[in-house]
Amino acid sequence: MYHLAKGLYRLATSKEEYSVLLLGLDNAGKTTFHEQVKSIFLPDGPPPNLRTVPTVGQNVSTIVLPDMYLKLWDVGGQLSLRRLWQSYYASCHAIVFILDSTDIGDGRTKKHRPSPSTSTAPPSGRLEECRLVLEDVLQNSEAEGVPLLILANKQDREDCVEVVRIKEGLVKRVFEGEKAGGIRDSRVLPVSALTGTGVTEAVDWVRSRVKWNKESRPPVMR
Ligand SMILES: Nc1nc2c(ncn2[C@@H]2O[C@H](COP(=O)(O)OP(=O)(O)OP(=O)(O)O)[C@@H](O)[C@H]2O)c(=O)[nH]1
Ligand SMILES: [Mg+2]
Repeated sequence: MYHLAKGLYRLATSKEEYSVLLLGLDNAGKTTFHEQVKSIFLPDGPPPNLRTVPTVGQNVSTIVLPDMYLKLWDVGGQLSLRRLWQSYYASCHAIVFILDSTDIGDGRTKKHRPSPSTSTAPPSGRLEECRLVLEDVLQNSEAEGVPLLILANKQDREDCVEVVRIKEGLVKRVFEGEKAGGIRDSRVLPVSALTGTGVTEAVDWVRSRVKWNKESRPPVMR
């Protein structure tokens, strides 16, 4: 009887927990985004630490939403650390890929840019690196079908590339290519992790998509 009552109590009080993996090149703004999410959704916590340092290892936190816990995994984006990402794929329920919209040239990949003689476009910044890294994530079989949110970060800066350009020049190309890795829910949103603009919308999107995908990737009960 005790065990039954205990079981019922746990069932009534437990919540689904989903893991969200924050990925992107170094300096993209993952830790800043993580800090803003915590400050918005954990209001009793300390103020956000927006003076970040490059992440070596991981920062983890769990935010409480009305219908779930969202566990955020913020990992380092430096080249030497990216090989560690794959160890998180099997247990994540969504991937948030953050890119620096001020470090991708005009937002178009080489193939889609006019030839240098006719173009006044700036060099492509880290766009090609971003494309290769994103393709690599999507190609990994352990990340198959995981909802993907791409955040065009640093939209507060005047030199940022607009989200529509990023969609056309980078995201569409990745998804149309052979390396897209099958069907998945995806979206591109503009954000400023520094000011917090767009951060709530990003969390809302993740919240709804992990629920839709819960039969493929069931949550952990906590
Ligand atoms: N203007 C502006 N700067 C930002 C924004 N987001 C992050 N930054 C700055 O970009 C730099 C890198 O931010 P981080 O959040 O540490 O980047 P990261 O992706 O965690 O980097 P790694 O841990 O090395 O992978 C910091 O100087 C941030 O203040 C943004 O939305 N706007
Ligand atoms: Mg970081």
